[in-house]
Amino acid sequence: MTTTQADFLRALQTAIDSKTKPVGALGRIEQLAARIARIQHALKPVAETCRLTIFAGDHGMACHGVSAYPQDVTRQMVLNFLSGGAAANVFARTLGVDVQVIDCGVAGEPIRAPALRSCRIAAGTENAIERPAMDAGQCQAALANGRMIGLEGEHHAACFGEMGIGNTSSASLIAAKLLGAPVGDLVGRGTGLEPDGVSRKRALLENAALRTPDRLTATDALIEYGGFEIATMAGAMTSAAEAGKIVIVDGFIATVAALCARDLSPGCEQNFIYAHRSAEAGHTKVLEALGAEPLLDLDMRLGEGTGALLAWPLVKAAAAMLREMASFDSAGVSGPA
Ligand SMILES: Cc1cc2ncn([C@H]3O[C@H](COP(=O)(O)O)[C@@H](O)[C@H]3O)c2cc1C
Ligand SMILES: O=C(O)c1cccnc1
Repeated sequence: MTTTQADFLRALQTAIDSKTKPVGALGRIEQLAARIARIQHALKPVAETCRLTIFAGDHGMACHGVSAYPQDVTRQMVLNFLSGGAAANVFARTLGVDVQVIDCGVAGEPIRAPALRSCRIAAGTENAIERPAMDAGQCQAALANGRMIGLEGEHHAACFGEMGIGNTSSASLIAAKLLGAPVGDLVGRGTGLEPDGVSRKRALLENAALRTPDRLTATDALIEYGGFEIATMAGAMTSAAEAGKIVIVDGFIATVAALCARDLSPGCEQNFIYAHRSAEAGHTKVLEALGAEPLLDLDMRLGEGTGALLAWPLVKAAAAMLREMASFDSAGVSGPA
């Protein structure tokens, strides 16, 4: 740590402790405020604006029944996002957060809708149970699309969400290969498979994992197991972080994208704030590997950026605390006896 950095961290702790509250009384909000201050390298950080970007893409392996819902739901949900009816839209509206939706590779013909942005790589990935989900060029194109998207906008915070039937399977395989862990430990119910469905999913994914070495780089894991929406999100996370934005990481799938982003651009994870602990079984393992303790635990397992959105008010309030709260000196309040 450089002296300037050490000085900054000391000044930051002093600023937090001199606010008109017992030392430490705002608990984890104090740590959150400190994290935001470090991201912005400012003792009076600003987190007033936020945007949600939803990345959508389909997965060839959905044909194996790895999800409780049919593949068509990806496309149908994209239309639902565009007409403002999904949970993510409702939360975003409630919180004054703008939403943009990106087609990274939804199956079928391209959806023609003015509000939908196209960063389509193909009409869904290949069947990753049997063969690579995409080729190296497609992976690089998706990452580059993401990096471009992550740089856009002047908002202080970025929430990233996803939609893609089958993408908990994709995320489990990617996480397994980045962590060198058995994929069976990272398999969960996704959209709500019953126990026999989870067993089938586990067997399929264990089989798919055998195709490749135990450990892969993020790029190779994305090539092998997909999806276009996860690769695009990972690219966006790296560049948004490098541009100084606060990146609010959603649930299981977004956390796996964050794991890829960390591998692709080491250091970018300094800007990540983990929103919530998803009920999806593998999430806790991936969070542990990242040393992350998320802000919320609401038993949610939806994705779309819904958890990230619910954490946004905490991020906003934590920054405002540091920026606006009076100190013992300025308010004439007596400090500890
Ligand atoms: C109606 C509906 C809305 C959703 N919004 C997000 N997901 C979530 O569920 C999917 C992942 O689960 P799995 O791997 O089991 O398919 C993703 O699309 C994810 O965003 C949804 C799923 C459904 C059915
Ligand atoms: O936590 C998530 O991101 C998640 C969990 C289940 C289904 N879709 C998304």
